[in-house]
Amino acid sequence: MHQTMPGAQDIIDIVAANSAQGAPIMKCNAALYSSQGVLDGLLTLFHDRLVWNELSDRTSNMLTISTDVLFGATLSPPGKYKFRSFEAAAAANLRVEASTHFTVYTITAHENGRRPLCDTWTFIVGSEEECATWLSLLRFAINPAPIKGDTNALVFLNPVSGKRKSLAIFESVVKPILAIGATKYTLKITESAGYASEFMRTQDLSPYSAIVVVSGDGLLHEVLNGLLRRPDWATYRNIPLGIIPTGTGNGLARSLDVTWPEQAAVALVKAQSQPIDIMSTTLANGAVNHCFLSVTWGLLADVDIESESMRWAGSARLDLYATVRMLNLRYYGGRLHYLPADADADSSAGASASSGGEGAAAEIQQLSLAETGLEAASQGADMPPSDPALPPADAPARVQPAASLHPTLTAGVALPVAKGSLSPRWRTIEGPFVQVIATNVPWLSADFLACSRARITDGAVDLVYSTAVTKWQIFPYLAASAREDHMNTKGVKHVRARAFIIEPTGLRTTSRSDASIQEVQPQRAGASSSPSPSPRPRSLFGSRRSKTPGGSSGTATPPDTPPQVPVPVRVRSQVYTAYHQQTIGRSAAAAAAADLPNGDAEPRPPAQAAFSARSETAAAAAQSPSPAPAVPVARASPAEAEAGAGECRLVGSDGHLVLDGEAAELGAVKVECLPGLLRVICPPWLNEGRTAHAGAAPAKAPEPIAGTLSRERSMLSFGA
Ligand SMILES: Nc1ncnc2c1ncn2[C@@H]1O[C@H](COP(=O)(O)OP(=O)(O)OP(=O)(O)O)[C@@H](O)[C@H]1O
Repeated sequence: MHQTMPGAQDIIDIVAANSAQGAPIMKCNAALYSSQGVLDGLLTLFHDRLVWNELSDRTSNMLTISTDVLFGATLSPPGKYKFRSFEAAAAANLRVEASTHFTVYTITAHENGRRPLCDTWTFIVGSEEECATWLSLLRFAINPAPIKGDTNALVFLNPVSGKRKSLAIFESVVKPILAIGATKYTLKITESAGYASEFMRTQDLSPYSAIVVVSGDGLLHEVLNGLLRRPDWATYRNIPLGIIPTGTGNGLARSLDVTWPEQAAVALVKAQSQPIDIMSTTLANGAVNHCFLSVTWGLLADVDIESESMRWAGSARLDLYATVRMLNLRYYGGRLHYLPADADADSSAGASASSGGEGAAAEIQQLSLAETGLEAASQGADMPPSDPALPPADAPARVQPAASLHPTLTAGVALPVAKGSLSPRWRTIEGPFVQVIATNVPWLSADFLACSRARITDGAVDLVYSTAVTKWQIFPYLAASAREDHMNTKGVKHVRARAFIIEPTGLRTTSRSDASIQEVQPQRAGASSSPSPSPRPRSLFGSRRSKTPGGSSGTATPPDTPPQVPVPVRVRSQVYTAYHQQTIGRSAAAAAAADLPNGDAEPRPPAQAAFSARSETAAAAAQSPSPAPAVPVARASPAEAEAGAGECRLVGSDGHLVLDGEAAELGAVKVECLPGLLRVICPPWLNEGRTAHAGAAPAKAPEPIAGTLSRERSMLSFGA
């Protein structure tokens, strides 16, 4: 006999009828299968937990399962079932059609970073109808969305992320969890770089309730930029974006406390989300890009850029090269202008911060979070999508909509910044700098804590910078990069900003005194990218930097060499592009472009070609008789290619944007935080502060078992 599952409305009614604070939603006699046999007991479902109490004169065993860690409830065949893997659990229990037995699935707490496991608990109730009601209620407790309506997650999988195990991890871990959690999805395996970006930009997204990547941060960067390039992006801004980490860095996953793919898959089943701030970056040539992790300049940026050729060393490449760079510390001439997010920002910025110019040629508004609509965005996915062109109906007339993709705080600021053009609210820090890290997340990668105070939804970017410190001062900072409070390291300063501008002056030197500020001429947005003459820096590791535009490798510039013409960025980007061709960009486009006559010119990344079979736009472009312009694009970011920023100084394809340390006039970049622009899927056990940071135990620790039951999975302990 097949039991009838209660309808959606029945379930909603039951929950609503018992919605009083603390009242049980359902309660009935239920026996628990255990290693000691079948134990009679009472099972109670509350809003936040499932509790089973043994009915016995001899003992008072109790099992408490937080709904945070509950991710599945299925019928189970009669008998004692315990499963050690997600795969085995899914295979055994999902076949049963009718039973008075049901099994609930929990993910174990992640103690000391250990890999989480699947726990299962099987109960027996009196009738099949009762069993069906329990299942519906439990599934509602896990995620009400599938009960209320249809859901379908779009899953992009990058087969070449990290150690190239994305597909294997998906099959063995993610797929079983999604099956147990009854989460529907559509899987798309990316064919090349740019595939996901092109799909997001051109295809109908209305069938999807979430967009998830099984990859590193790079594929999410593609998804985000593809989405934000749609004319109707605002319609989809509340679709939650998720990441199942299989990449190398995995900075967002670490920041969201889903370090393991199992945790991220459970988060997808539960489908809870929160807003995420997005950084909008604008180069002097007008190219706009968006990122969710960081913008870096100086030490860290150069480590990221220059260690690309050491990919063979795996994630150790950054540590190795950072050590090399720190021992030969460089100083970067330039200015950092920022619009403080906090009223008391000056105190933490130190004495080096000075007020901006007197004039107010650009009208800069320092908007409170409430004014910019962040609070509204935080209300959740129910917020109606806003039209980017229109301010919110109830907003004061002069306030720009928070959802606008167009910078609202820096729109009138031309790059490079003319003296006195910033409003007095801005602060300016004069270089030379050792590094500037602007981060939206605490963790830039799984083991690099850039700023423990950063939050993804605070409407601000955390600027962590060091001016002219010595290598011995900066060393402890990076050495302590995975610990809490390392920000107290001498020489490291921190401010929170709503917007900022980095203006390199073209000097990068190993001598602090040489990295003085060079005045540069203001340049119109969209102007030619040809760099004008400026002094060349001295560089200990300057072979790449000292190449000529002709492409041959040169030698390090001697210290006393007179100023030379600066090196076009196309030469500088060769390392990334070479890496991309060899390791990542295996597309036909890259192969075809290998014959380009100019040895300097690098192929356009395979962004368009990647999706050509599916995209009318790309198909039309392919029929065009004129070959794709041979512009160099560092690391082949599809977004950059689309923006026509071939000579961009801002490079990166993995959520981190890296400013070339040697950039001259065109290197200036303005960055604005767009508060809560999009949403990300996050696990229910995420910190109260809504971002994971070092040393902090989750506020609601995922604790499936409590009371006198043993913590050991599948074992019950009696007595004392
Ligand atoms: N099928 C594919 N073939 C080649 N490259 C791809 C493919 N799919 C995606 N890519 C590109 O691979 C790049 C790197 O991918 P991803 O970020 O997933 O891995 P990762 O670099 O190892 O991890 P992380 O970004 O966390 O360090 C992305 O920029 C993406 O554009």
